[in-house]
Amino acid sequence: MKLNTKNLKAIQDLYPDELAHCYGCGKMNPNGFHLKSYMVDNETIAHFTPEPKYTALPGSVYGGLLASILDCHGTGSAAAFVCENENIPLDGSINIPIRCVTASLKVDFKAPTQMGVALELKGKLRSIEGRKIWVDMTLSANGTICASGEILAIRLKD
Ligand SMILES: CCCCCCCC/C=C\CCCCCCCC(=O)SCCNC(=O)CCNC(=O)[C@H](O)C(C)(C)COP(=O)(O)OP(=O)(O)OC[C@H]1O[C@@H](n2cnc3c(N)ncnc32)[C@H](O)[C@@H]1OP(=O)(O)O
Repeated sequence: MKLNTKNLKAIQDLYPDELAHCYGCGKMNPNGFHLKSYMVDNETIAHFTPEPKYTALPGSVYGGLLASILDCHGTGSAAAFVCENENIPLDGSINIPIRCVTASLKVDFKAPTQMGVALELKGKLRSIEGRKIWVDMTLSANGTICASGEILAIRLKD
């Protein structure tokens, strides 16, 4: 699915500049992946097309790269779900005040991930318990789920 992001703000672009140096998703990191995740109808979605240098076997994407983008999609999603839960706007009117880091990340690799196509990552909130946020994720290529992930993100204390 091609996502029209014209009227949407990427969650990671709502992190304040001083906390936006993450290699996977920080807008301030000139060498990073700049993953951008969006909240659409109570789920999060991101697209990313890996460069051929991230090859595993010829024609397929290296699993470590897939884990990296799931990691950043997961923490961004966790922050966004907390914002939704607390009626904090994600429209870019403010930088989001919620900071989440990864405590645990599990990835299941289900099928080789085709190189050269836009990968689609989706995140759904499983639960929020205090500072613990669980998000379930999928990563698809050409409509085939190639990996699934679950993340436990922890909301940092103020
Ligand atoms: C990393 C430094 C961050 C600095 C601040 C930056 C601001 C962030 C701003 C914008 C974010 C954008 C960046 C995106 C990042 C992309 C994703 C990454 O690569 S993140 C990097 C990799 N992750 C880490 O390096 C975490 C290292 N771990 C820690 O710092 C701590 O362990 C932390 C914060 C996760 C928890 O420490 P506690 O002292 O705040 O809290 P406790 O009490 O230990 O845990 C809270 C609850 O979570 C459970 N918990 C913690 N870790 C768990 C685990 N591995 N599995 C299961 N439960 C766990 C505990 O049992 C506890 O549960 P009960 O409240 O008692 O029910």
